[in-house]
Order: sequence, then C-alpha cells, then structure tokens
Amino acid sequence: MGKPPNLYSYPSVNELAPQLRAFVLSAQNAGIDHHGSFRVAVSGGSLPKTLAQALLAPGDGSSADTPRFDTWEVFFADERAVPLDHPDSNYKLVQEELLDQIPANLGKPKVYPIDIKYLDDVDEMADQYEKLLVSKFAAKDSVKLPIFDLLLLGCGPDGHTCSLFPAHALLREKAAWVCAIEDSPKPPPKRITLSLPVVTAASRIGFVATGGGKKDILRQIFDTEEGRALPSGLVNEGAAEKVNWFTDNAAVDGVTFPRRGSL
Ligand SMILES: O=C1O[C@H](COP(=O)(O)O)[C@@H](O)[C@H](O)[C@H]1O
Repeated sequence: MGKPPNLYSYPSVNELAPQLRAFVLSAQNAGIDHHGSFRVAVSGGSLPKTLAQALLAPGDGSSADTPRFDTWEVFFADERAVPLDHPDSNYKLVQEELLDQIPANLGKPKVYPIDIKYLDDVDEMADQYEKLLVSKFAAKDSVKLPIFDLLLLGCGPDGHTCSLFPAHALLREKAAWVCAIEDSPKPPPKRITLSLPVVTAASRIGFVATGGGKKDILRQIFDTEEGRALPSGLVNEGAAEKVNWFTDNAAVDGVTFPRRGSL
C-alpha cells in the first residue's frame, strides 16, 4: 500500500459533524465543477443520522459551505430487498433522517432507490440497479467502472461495509458493478450491494464510524493483518489515499494507527 488512508478522530459526533460537512461539500463542489452534478452513494445503518447532523446544520453562508441538493444524484451503496417503507430499508432511513428534512431553499436531490418490482428476485434487482448506473454513468463498454464523486460508508462490528461481508465470495467479484447477496449474515439476508471494484474506483470515500462499539473492529482493521483482509480493510488497501475515516475518540480508543488527527 502507498499512502495510507486518513483516520480522523474527534471528541464526539458534535465535533465530527462539521468536518464531515466540509468533506462532503468539498466533494460536492468538485463534482459540480467537473460535470455539473454531485453523484454520491450513501449507506444505511448509523451513517444517515450523522450525515443529516452534518449537512442540515447552519453553515457560514459561503457558497463553498452550502449544500446544493438540486445538483445531488443520490444512489445507494447497498440496499436490503424490502419495500421502501419497510423498517429495514436503507432508503427509508435516508429519507427520514435526511431527505425529508432538507429545507426547500437548498433544493431537491434526485434519488435512485431500488426497483421494488424485483423484491422476489434479488439477482434481477441487482441487474436493474446496475443498468440504472450504466444509464447514469454512460454505456458500460465505454466506462469500465462508474466513478462516484463520493461514497459514504459505514463499517459494521464484523468489518463489513456496504453489504460486503467478511470472507464472502462477493469480495472476489471483478466484473459486476452491483451484486446480489442472498445469505447476508446480518438480517435481512437478501440485499444488493456495490461491488468492491466500484467502491474502490470512487473519487473519494468517507467512512463514518462512531461509538465504543466500533473500537475492537477498528483496532483490527488498522492494526492487524487479518483486519486488513476484512471488507472495510480491503477498501483501505484498494483505495488508500482516497479513503477518509471520520471517527470519534471512543471508536478509535486503542488504535495505534499513526495518521490520526483533524481534517
Ligand atoms: O447492514 C448494514 O450495515 C452497515 C453498517 O451499519 P452501522 O449501523 O454499523 O453503521 C451499513 O453501512 C450498511 O449500509 C447496512 O446495510
């Protein structure tokens, strides 16, 4: 690995949130400058709440510090094969925590949930979501991989990220952009997920991991060989300098990884 990922830690989520905001808005502004929109894929779990705290806070009024939601194209890093109003739905979580709370003057994002027609056929659901990405990121034969401006990821207590789980065969997927999983060890079992090559191809990657419940897994990921082979560790290895971890002190208690600090 060349330059290692950045690991930022803050006393609490209250101090982390403004730094996460700066990181997301810098990716937003780079996307707008580059191609006129901001293509972001978001995760479920604990991320949407922290993201909402970051983005819905009042800013300093400068254009650099203003969310331009009208330019956002929101995709899902992973999704569970459940209806969009089901308590397990990542879409529902993101909608309730963030999308529904956006004030009208900040614009309305375009949001791309899964197609619920395919709830009973998760392979087809993954194919359809991949087709959606192809249509948004150009024809697949001219673009090897979609390049998201930003991926916002979580890290489960087993080191999973998106719906890429430790030692699962999906970690070896090279061709597909979106994969189906029917045996997720964390319920619900049927899900779709971006593949590892798509994750590591993103322009920027932000992990958000907070709370003492994450400290054992972060210690493993950053300080051990086995941890580096876990899905979140593989993102660190595959995308290194593009990866930024936003953590609180409780989550990195005991991590000896050297690149610690503030954004
Ligand atoms: O199942 C999932 O879990 C991960 C991690 O969630 P967290 O609550 O530990 O942050 C999440 O990133 C993913 O989107 C979700 O489907």
